[in-house]
Amino acid sequence: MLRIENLVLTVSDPDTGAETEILHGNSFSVAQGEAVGLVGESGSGKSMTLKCILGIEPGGARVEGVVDLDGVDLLRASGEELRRTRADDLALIAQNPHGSLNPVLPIERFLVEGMTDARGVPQAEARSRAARLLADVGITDTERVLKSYPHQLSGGMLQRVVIAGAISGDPKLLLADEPTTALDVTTQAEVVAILDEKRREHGLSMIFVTHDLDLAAAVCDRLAVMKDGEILEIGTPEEIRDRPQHEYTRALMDARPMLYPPGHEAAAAAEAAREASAAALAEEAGTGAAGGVRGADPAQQEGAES
Ligand SMILES: Nc1ncnc2c1ncn2[C@@H]1O[C@H](COP(=O)(O)OP(=O)(O)OP(=O)(O)O)[C@@H](O)[C@H]1O
Repeated sequence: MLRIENLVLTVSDPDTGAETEILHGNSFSVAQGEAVGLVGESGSGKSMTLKCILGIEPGGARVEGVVDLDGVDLLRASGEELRRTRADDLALIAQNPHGSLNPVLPIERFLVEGMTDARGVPQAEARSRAARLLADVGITDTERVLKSYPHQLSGGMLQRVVIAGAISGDPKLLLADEPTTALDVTTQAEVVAILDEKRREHGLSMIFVTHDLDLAAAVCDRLAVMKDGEILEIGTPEEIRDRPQHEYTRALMDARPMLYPPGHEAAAAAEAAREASAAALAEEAGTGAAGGVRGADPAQQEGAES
């Protein structure tokens, strides 16, 4: 489905012209319906990899290699083919949902225009489809949310809206870039569970970028461990956990509990988020629905910014 070969990204300093290689010839693939996690510490090149796929790398940068999405080479395709493939087949769920939504337009416009403009769905049908999409991502008071502006809704609610918008386009590949790090811990678990459920339900492929090895292991079929612009190893979560091939991967796992000093509240919060994600995912797997998730956070249903 997606095949990336020898991806090299070189940026140049606008003042001096000095070139720096950011990604050093990475290769990986994502199969139909598969979720691949890009995991690594800050600056390892996870976001830049997504930017190369989306064609939004920094100005003046040079991208080399192959980025092939179902036979379309995104680095060499013509203007129209490239525009259509990126618009129809790719959907980004970024860290901050505010960046994906226009602050002066109600949610309704975001969802409805995505369908009427891009795919010619009639207005009335797009409106009722938008309401169904919101219900589908666990929002109960859909009419109020459709009429709300982004600043009137919580981050968790907005990220659900962005997920609904991404799914409405029926893309081939979801690109999720730390989609829950801007949310509070309880909400993180629910949003990850919704994303995981919807992705599987629609058979979508996904690249999931995160610092959190455990979170990636919970939602991905395979993990690619990145460091300093290089993919060190790729494997199933079990392979990475039980038989890490690289010293860095081992260190990443060993260091995890030591990221915060014992007793630090961030350590407890991170642990709580992981446990809540695992519980929400386990419940989803058990029931085949996100019913538990839906009812789990009344504050989110109110949509109040806390
Ligand atoms: N606009 C830019 N121009 C030049 N270099 C950049 C630019 N943005 C990021 N970089 C560099 O590219 C490298 C990879 O950054 P990237 O944002 O992909 O890392 P990341 O793994 O996503 O980190 P984080 O988890 O903090 O987002 C880093 O060394 C970073 O300094």
